[in-house]
Amino acid sequence: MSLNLDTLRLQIDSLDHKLIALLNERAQVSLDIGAAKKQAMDPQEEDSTHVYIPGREKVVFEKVTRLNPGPLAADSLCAIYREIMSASIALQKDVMVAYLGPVGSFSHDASMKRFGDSVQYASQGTIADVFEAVERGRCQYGVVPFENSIAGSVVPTLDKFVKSKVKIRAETYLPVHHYLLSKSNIESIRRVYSHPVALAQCQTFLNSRLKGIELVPCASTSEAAQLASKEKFAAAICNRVCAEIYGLDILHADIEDQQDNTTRFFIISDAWDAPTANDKTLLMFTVDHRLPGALCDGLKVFKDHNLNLTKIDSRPSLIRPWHYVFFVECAGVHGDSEAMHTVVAELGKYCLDVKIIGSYADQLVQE
Ligand SMILES: O=C(O)C(=O)C[C@]1(C(=O)O)C=C[C@@H](O)C=C1
Repeated sequence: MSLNLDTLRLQIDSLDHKLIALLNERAQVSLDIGAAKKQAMDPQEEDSTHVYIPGREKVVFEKVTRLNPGPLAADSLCAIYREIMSASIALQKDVMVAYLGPVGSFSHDASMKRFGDSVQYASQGTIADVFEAVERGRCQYGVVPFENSIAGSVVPTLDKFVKSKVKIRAETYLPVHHYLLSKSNIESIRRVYSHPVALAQCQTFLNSRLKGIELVPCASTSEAAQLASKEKFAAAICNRVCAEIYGLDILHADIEDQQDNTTRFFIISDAWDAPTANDKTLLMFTVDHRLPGALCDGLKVFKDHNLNLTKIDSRPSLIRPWHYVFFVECAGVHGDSEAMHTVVAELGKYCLDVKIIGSYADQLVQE
């Protein structure tokens, strides 16, 4: 069968016609959903209506992947749907997302992956600034790194959760590949800028190729790129996109210690999302260290309720020396559930205080 280009393009034109009509039909329903959400709110609280519903988005992505007959790749279709839902969010409300900047950071990448192109972004200088932007209502959502598969927990984020009232609304996992960028060649480099967690992820490369070179910790990897772009004999360890943004050359690609290097980010806000089919919950508690076995008793509550712990961490309470806050994440349970209410009540018997930091759809299997 001979293929005629003009005829095929006419077919595409006709399909685009239908697609545009359908996309606008969907957008109109989204506007109605936005109106329904506002109606359900007390008029005084309308401003805090949530248009970003990560649990629902997970269901949409799963449905789209399941229904896809091909030849479109599942990733391509999901990317298209990311933008459809991003536009949908923007139609319902002006949404501002705070992230650890400047542009080109991994937090920026994670934010774009979660919110798409149609919302607005506000770059922040530090993780504490991201929390503050959300706490003060300047941004409805914030994106903060929580843990890395090589370097472990991101301490400034844990410490902010101790005092802050913000809640975790969603999680997202980002594969992280580091690049060595500079204006100079590797032999002339005298200083390497990066975020401490990124430096920790590239120990093998640094020890073999840049041994003894000054390592300068920065607030973010993109700030490192910005600094390196202003110095002749400096380099940055950062995201590949920084090469173009900050006019740097790529000296080395994929310098992380492990190729499956991944960072988990949290999307923070003033409220967590409604329950989904598969949620995780992060709690925080302090134990009275004078009571023998207090931590053990606390952890046993989770075992008694058959809850699987997916993370445990501790940090100084910042209230009294040698008092610790424990962070525990458990799978298969939501903060609004009866089971979690019982767990919190039982923990109260052994712990000085208990707080649920957030509940979010489990993204580990899907991403
Ligand atoms: O279902 C909703 O609550 C919507 O607002 C619609 C929609 C969508 O476009 O599918 C948009 C934004 C949300 O984050 C989730 C889904």
